[in-house]
Amino acid sequence: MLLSSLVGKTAIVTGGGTGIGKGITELLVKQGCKVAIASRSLQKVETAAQEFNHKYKTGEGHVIPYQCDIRKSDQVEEMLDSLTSTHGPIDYLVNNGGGQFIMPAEMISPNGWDAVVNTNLRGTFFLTQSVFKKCMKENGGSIVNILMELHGGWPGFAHSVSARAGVEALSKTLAVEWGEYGVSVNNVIPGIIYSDTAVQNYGPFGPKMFREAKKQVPVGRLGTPEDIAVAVVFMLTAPYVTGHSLVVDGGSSLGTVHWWNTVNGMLTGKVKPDDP
Ligand SMILES: CCCCCCCCCCC/C=C/C(=O)SCCNC(=O)CCNC(=O)[C@H](O)C(C)(C)COP(=O)(O)OP(=O)(O)OC[C@H]1O[C@@H](n2cnc3c(N)ncnc32)[C@H](O)[C@@H]1OP(=O)(O)O
Ligand SMILES: NC(=O)C1=CN([C@@H]2O[C@H](COP(=O)(O)OP(=O)(O)OC[C@H]3O[C@@H](n4cnc5c(N)ncnc54)[C@H](OP(=O)(O)O)[C@@H]3O)[C@@H](O)[C@H]2O)C=CC1
Repeated sequence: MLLSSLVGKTAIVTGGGTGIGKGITELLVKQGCKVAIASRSLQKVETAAQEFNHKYKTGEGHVIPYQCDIRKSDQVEEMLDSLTSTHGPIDYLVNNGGGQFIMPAEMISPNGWDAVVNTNLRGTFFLTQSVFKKCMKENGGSIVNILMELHGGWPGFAHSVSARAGVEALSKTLAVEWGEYGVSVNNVIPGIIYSDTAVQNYGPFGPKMFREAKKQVPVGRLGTPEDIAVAVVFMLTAPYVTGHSLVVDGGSSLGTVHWWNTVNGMLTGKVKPDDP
């Protein structure tokens, strides 16, 4: 089924060439959207664009790759000028590009802090501001920011959670400031989402970390980029929902799966009274 509101619309997905962003891009292009995907590596976005433009060549949607580091305002402006002059105003913006490296707070250097905060907070803000000024102030639109779970903090990710908490507050603020222009601003908060690129980012311990994380998920599996994509498309196409955060984590933030495993083990006889 095609969502008629998406056909012919123009979207930007940052980090759209890999992982979660690639899943979002595929769902949008399948629904007939023109999707600009932007990241630092031209090769990553070109490869994904070729794949989707071939796979969906008979549909109305297509993918346009851009080399763009969201921290660099000249690259952001160049991309927006090129995209809008060829494809018209931007209807949807998905701020997905970003991430971090894992490090105890006491060891994060000023450069490391700046690299992560400038990507996830500053880059997100100034791309969003430019899209609003160039397009959405006049034509309306929808913005979705991809965050990470914040309620329990994230040991090892002090720089990134600080930036994401900033974006969460930013989304609520912009939802109010830009509501009168027909612009909605929401957040999607992924749980642990498996993709080759996400796992690789954590080096040799990546596979073990993701395997361990699975034990915390009540639905019994890690999330997929497609799980996030459906939530993003919902947020993009629901203009009366604004200033909200949608958690997509298979129930892991409920935090009670260990308790249930113990209780269930007792009830089914798998856990014995004298087990350590
Ligand atoms: C029961 C257990 C459960 C545990 C479950 C855990 C599961 C894993 C986590 C799940 C959550 C997943 C969240 C995700 O976000 S997955 C996304 C994966 N992808 C990314 O994160 C991509 C991120 N990359 C970037 O955005 C950039 O590369 C980054 C901002 C990180 C860096 O920017 P840049 O490349 O421009 O940086 P520079 O090379 O210029 O370096 C600047 C300073 O930063 C330091 N740095 C950079 N990278 C690293 C690194 N990998 N390790 C350490 N330090 C790094 C660098 O040294 C510079 O600082 P100094 O000048 O002081 O040296
Ligand atoms: N996977 C997970 O479990 C979770 C992921 N997230 C968040 O979801 C988002 C996507 O992550 P995921 O798909 O898992 O991992 P990926 O590593 O596959 O995605 C990160 C993407 O961001 C792009 N990117 C990084 N820095 C920049 C920049 N300065 N300018 C433009 N693009 C940039 C990367 O492309 P390039 O390297 O070419 O620039 C890459 O495509 C990230 O913000 C991540 O932190 C949040 C919670 C959990």
